[in-house]
Amino acid sequence: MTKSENIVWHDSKVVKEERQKQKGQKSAVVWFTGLSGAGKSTISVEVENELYRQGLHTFRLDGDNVRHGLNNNLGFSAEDRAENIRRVGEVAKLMSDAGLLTLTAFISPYREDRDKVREIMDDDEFIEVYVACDLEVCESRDPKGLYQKARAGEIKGFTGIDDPYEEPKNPELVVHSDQNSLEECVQQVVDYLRQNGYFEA
Ligand SMILES: Nc1ncnc2c1ncn2[C@@H]1O[C@H](COP(=O)(O)OS(=O)(=O)O)[C@@H](OP(=O)(O)O)[C@H]1O
Ligand SMILES: Nc1ncnc2c1ncn2[C@@H]1O[C@H](COP(=O)(O)OP(=O)(O)O)[C@@H](O)[C@H]1O
Repeated sequence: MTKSENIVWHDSKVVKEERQKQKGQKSAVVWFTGLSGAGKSTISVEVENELYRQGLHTFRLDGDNVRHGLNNNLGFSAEDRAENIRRVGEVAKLMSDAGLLTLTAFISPYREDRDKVREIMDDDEFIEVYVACDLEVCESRDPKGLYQKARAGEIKGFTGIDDPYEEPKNPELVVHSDQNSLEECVQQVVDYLRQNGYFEA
């Protein structure tokens, strides 16, 4: 729902299909979701690097980074997380409209919020990648020391500890970062994109 009235869509002469053709790829939003420490950032960085080195046009949006700027007025309540994901979904859609292979790394713990992002995209444009990892493993990794703080009660409402994470029901892809190496997880994502025609090798 938009608050403003009397606004009319203005089309460009250059259409999305032309932008994709110019870049030699099919644009998409590769949406990584999973617990903190599951590996969303690490895997998405490596996937982007691999795609870029193959001459593809990419961009990456990451929770920690976006919360420093665009979403620096949002916290971690369910409402703020929903707004975080809504805005990121809209930005990712714009990037995909621009013809880019866009990768996002957000916990995005609520199924409804992720599904709303899927709904604003074209068919095959939204690729949900569940980075599955046991909470115990995430906690033992604790790359930022946040689980320790959450267990000590210094962070309230931490996902997986005292805040929910709703697993995707029908993601396009699941990578198990607690069973497979980083290289294997990255390869799975790159293979999915190639095999589904987002780019040609
Ligand atoms: N309460 C709480 N719960 C979860 N995460 C927290 C919290 N407070 C701070 N952080 C840090 O913020 C990162 C998650 O931001 P996101 O924008 O991805 O979260 S969300 O999608 O809106 O749920 C998350 O980053 P990742 O560890 O990379 O997932 C944490 O570093
Ligand atoms: N198979 C794997 N895939 C991704 N990360 C892994 C894997 N195995 C171990 N790790 C480590 O787990 C941590 C994941 O942290 P990070 O990428 O910040 O997670 P997230 O973005 O989901 O919070 C990193 O320290 C990374 O080196």
